[in-house]
Amino acid sequence: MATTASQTLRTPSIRNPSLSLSSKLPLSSAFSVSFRPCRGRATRPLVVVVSAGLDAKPTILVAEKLGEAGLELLKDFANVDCSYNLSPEELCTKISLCDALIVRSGTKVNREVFESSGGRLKVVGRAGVGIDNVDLAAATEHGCLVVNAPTANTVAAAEHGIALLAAMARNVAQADASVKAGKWQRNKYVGVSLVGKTLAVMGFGKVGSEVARRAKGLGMHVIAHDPYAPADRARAIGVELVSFDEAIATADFISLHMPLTPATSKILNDDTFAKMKKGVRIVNVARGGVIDEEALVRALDAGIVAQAALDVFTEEPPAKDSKLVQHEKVTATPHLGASTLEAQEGVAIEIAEAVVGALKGELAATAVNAPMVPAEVLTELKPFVDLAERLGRFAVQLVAGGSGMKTVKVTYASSRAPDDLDTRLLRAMITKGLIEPISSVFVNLVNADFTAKQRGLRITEEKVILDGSPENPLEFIQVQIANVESRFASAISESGEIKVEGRVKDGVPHLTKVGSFEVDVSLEGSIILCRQVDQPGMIGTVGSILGQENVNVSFMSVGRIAPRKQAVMAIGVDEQPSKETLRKIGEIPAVEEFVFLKL
Ligand SMILES: NC(=O)c1ccc[n+]([C@@H]2O[C@H](COP(=O)([O-])OP(=O)(O)OC[C@H]3O[C@@H](n4cnc5c(N)ncnc54)[C@H](O)[C@@H]3O)[C@@H](O)[C@H]2O)c1
Ligand SMILES: O=C(O)[C@H](O)COP(=O)(O)O
Repeated sequence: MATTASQTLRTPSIRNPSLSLSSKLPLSSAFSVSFRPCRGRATRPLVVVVSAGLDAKPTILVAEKLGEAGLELLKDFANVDCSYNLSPEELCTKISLCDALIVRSGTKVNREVFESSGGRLKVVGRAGVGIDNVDLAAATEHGCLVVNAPTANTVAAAEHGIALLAAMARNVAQADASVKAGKWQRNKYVGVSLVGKTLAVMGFGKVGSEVARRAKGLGMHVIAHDPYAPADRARAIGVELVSFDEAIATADFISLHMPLTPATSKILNDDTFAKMKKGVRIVNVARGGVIDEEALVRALDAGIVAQAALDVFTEEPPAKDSKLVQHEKVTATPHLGASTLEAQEGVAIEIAEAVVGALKGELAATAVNAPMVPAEVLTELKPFVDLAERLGRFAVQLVAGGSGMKTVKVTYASSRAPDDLDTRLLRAMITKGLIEPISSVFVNLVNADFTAKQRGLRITEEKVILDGSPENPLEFIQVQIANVESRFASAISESGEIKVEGRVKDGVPHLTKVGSFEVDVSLEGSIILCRQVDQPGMIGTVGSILGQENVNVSFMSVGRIAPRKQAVMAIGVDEQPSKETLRKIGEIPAVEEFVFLKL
């Protein structure tokens, strides 16, 4: 008895937090099955791989200063071009010669950069956490993988947050400037104490939680606001998670640690400053854009905010005459949060490994815009990855011109529980197979879902659970295209969709069903599908026509409804038959329809 579990295509979760940092996802093995030569068009890898000649190395552009250890790793594998302080125009010019680009927060990797790359740019490595300077949508649309280095600078950023907190409370920067100017103003620079004060940590992620831990050590009462953080993680270090309003209304100090997103942009503004305790002090080592900087100047002038310590600014570097930077109650640093020797060495190694891995065809655990598929899952799914693409490629060629293709249903039949079958890679491959033969777009794991959505193609997935041993991850994959006409009417199933089904046999993908007809033909090279009235001599007749033209038959199978009724013959051929040969097959009296398809 089969049971089913359905799901509709959703954007895959971008990161798998369960993967350890050092996890590598070797996709290179998947390539060998996925990209056997297909006739008629060039093939591209599912993920990124450098398609260079034997001695041609990929080129990596390092556009901002990177630690030496990371550069060494890069140089072992690629030609490394370290060109710092490029203008946007210079970057766009250079990028067409580069396979990968590594940046920190100072380089805008916008849509123009991806467009200028002419398809060569395969990986963008962000040597740090924040990816707000990279246009992720444009990267995904161009099939470019974005990786970051999310952990190596966490402690450095937290330490800088604590440094700013203490320096602000004790007027260290202002007093230092005053002493250096020859003054001795002990009364002017009386500070405030931290112990016993309430600190609201806004964003309880990697940096926020490290700041909280350190602030507890300073004797502060720490609360946190983070809509997505688990309360038990906060409780474990003695921090209470509270609402946004409660956090800002009760805090003596507010420390910002959330990413810059549309939801957090200018989250501190005139309205929210008005709800704060008078005399609150604010630290920002996250991103300048989370504060409305003009509103902060007003709040400082009005005495609502007593002081601010800022490492980050909406525009970096800020204008020389910026009222905020020049404000006497503001302590400013030039985005130094990640800038310790230790953090920069760590970040450089982390990003170099991720970029080199991606260029080799692996997916690093820090991919930002691609689904993560663990290595063991990839190894197991390897033969099915090829089947998936070929079934998609086969199915789409059965669609009659002008029918459009809006809805595709994919069924995976397996003896495994639905949760034990990760189908994201298979779905990407089916999408690749469905789209590439009918468009100029190259589809890979990064852009498959985006490309399907952009073309208005809705792909739903269903898992059919079979009785049997769960050793084999999949029994068969079925692809159904709804609401279309077919070039081969027999491919339409009883329920009205184009239906094809395939299995892996001895490691080779096989077509096992077309419409309602059982067939068995290896899914490679070219295939002739032929519907005829089942009668003696048909196989011989078709075979001899092909033989006369020196077309070699690799496989042949016949599926029929009943003896002497209709049958579908599937013939695998090594060479492309001439039009004349195909015409002769079509003229065999018992042949009702036929189609020639190239994989
Ligand atoms: N100044 C620097 O040099 C420096 C260094 C490292 C990190 N950063 C920045 O610090 C920030 C945090 O980095 P991280 O590594 O801790 O990232 P993270 O992803 O580990 O943590 C961010 C946290 O913010 C939370 N969050 C998201 N939306 C929120 C909202 N609306 N309100 C409250 N919390 C919200 C998330 O749930 C997450 O827990 C990022 O903006 C990063 O770019 C700056
Ligand atoms: O997001 C980050 O990692 C920090 O803001 C550090 O940025 P940087 O690499 O430009 O110092």
